[in-house]
Amino acid sequence: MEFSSEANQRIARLAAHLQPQMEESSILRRADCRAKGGSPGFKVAILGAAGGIGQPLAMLMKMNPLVSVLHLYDVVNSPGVTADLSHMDTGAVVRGFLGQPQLESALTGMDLVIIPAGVPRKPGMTRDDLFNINAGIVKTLCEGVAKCCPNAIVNLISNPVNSTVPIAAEVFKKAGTYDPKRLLGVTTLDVVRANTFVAEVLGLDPREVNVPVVGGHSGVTILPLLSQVKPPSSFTPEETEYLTNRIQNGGTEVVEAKAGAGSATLSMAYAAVKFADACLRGLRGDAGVVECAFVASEVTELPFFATKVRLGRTGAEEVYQLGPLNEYERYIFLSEI
Ligand SMILES: NC(=O)C1=CN([C@@H]2O[C@H](COP(=O)(O)OP(=O)(O)OC[C@H]3O[C@@H](n4cnc5c(N)ncnc54)[C@H](O)[C@@H]3O)[C@@H](O)[C@H]2O)C=CC1
Ligand SMILES: O=C([O-])CC(=O)C(=O)O
Repeated sequence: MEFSSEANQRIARLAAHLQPQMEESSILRRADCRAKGGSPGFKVAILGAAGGIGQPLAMLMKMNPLVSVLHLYDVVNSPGVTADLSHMDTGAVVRGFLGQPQLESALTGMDLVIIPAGVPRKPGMTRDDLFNINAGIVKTLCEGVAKCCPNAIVNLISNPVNSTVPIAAEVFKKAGTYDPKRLLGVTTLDVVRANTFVAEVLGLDPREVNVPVVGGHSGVTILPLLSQVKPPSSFTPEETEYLTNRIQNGGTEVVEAKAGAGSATLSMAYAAVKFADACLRGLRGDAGVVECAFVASEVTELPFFATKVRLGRTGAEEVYQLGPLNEYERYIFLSEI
């Protein structure tokens, strides 16, 4: 059946009128359900939500039962991504925000802010080549966080993570809202890669393997601690060399395979969700939530360093020491990091 254009306009007006009311009442209904079930729903914003990482990340967060409200912010295409995801019959309510004037609305009231906004590498570039553009983007977005949700946990993905995290810290210090426990650089992809490559060498299921990866998120600063792999395993010098190089260069492997079409997006979205879910479980008060992250640290002389951290109600509540390193790891740690 065809509607007249007048009828179409009437339907559009009715929808515009009803949708916000339906949305608000559905949020309240879901919040009520969660309160009855004793499970809190968290409000999560993704900044850069229409990008290569942002879109699959938004989809996976829409599927996360700990999320009650999902705000998707970008400078392009966020309305389309939002409309698309809003049809998924999962619990989280999705709202879209487009461009700088809507940044504050996107951030107000958020518990967790995930930031994959920024440009990715092309073949031949290092992550540091992204600094000039991404530093400015991260600065603006973190100013918004400081103003609108100063108590939110921030998961920073934009590269170079080794530099964007210190920049975010300076923005928060300037605004008087800095809490080192709440600012976390996301290095989970290094751990995800390490688990996968180590499992291949050991002939195990990657889900059974856990490799701590410490240091930073760039080339030789990425240090997988193969001596601390779980389950306990030993490696020949050749295997150690192969695994360390492959884990350190995992990002470049994807950049080269994509041949100019960007860097890791799908595995990164998976890793970001793994990390965000751990942050939400920590916020909920679950015990023993431990992940590697790039945080303010006193473990070495460097002001920021990736190690295992325990995630709790206030963010990274405990930063773990490196633990015993073998000779190879000590050499890389002393010469490269
Ligand atoms: N921490 C990690 O392990 C990893 C980090 N990355 C980094 O993540 C970043 C994003 O990568 P992709 O999603 O592949 O890039 P992309 O170019 O596909 O998406 C980036 C998105 O950010 C948006 N954006 C740009 N300026 C913005 C602003 N001021 N406010 C809000 N949104 C803005 C763009 O419109 C775009 O939708 C890159 O810097 C990349 O190097 C990528 C993989 C792993
Ligand atoms: O290599 C890149 O540019 C993206 C990234 O950080 C990664 O995949 O680890």
